[in-house]
Amino acid sequence: MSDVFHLGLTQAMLEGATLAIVPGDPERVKRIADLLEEPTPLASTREFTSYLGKLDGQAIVICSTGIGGPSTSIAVEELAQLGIRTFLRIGTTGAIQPQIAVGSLIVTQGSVRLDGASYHFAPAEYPAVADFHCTAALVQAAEHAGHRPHIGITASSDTFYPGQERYDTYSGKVISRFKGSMSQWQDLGVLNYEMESATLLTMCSALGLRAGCVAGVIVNRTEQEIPSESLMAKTEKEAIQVVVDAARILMR
Ligand SMILES: O=P(O)(O)O[C@H]1O[C@H](CO)[C@@H](O)[C@H]1O
Ligand SMILES: O=c1cc[nH]c(=O)[nH]1
Repeated sequence: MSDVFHLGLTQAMLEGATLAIVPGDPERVKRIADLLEEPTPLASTREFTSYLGKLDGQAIVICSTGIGGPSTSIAVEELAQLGIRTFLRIGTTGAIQPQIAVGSLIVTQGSVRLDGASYHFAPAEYPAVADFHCTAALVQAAEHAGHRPHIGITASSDTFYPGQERYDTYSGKVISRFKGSMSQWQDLGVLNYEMESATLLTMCSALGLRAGCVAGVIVNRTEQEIPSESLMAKTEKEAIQVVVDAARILMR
């Protein structure tokens, strides 16, 4: 019997864990758990796959959010009900600044709220900002592993296609709100596009939870659209190692 509506989890299953690593992709969950001690599958419902593991003997949860704000808000809410207080997102992303190399890492300090779900937690004037200690841990972990992560602002959109101003689609249509938006974000120094951080960061600060976000760059929108499979796997692996090391720093 689950203690929460969607995740298929009980508080007892989490063994007192207070930190969760939250990728978008359910398939990424096991790849993260494999870096932990005693990786144990917990549940798999809809887009929410979860594992328990240990880091230096302390319980830690890995749970996928699925794509986008609505499912992210469910995962975060239900994990918080079960005792999680710190959330580290590890995602993939499309860079929009020409100097950001495919294969590099981006740590999000704050997000442009191109989602809908974050507005259910706080009004438009409220920023989507990462927790300072989560960001510091992600940067420290990345630098320790020899990366030079890009640190800054992410545009976080509900849609992969129009909200990220993609024209190579079935219809080729982008509504006026988003026409020219990519060059506007570039001009404002925004680093990248992804789809969950606006909801995650807004709801976590609004609810008194901590959150941070790291993502591996799998495309650069100023160069190419289709990611290379081998580069995607390598980038994801490096971002996973960074998020696990950041969790270890935060749990010390
Ligand atoms: O790799 P994940 O964590 O799913 O993140 C990115 O990939 C998905 C889009 O392909 C969106 O969820 C986006 O935020
Ligand atoms: O371009 C991209 C790549 C990954 N994820 C996104 O949301 N956008």
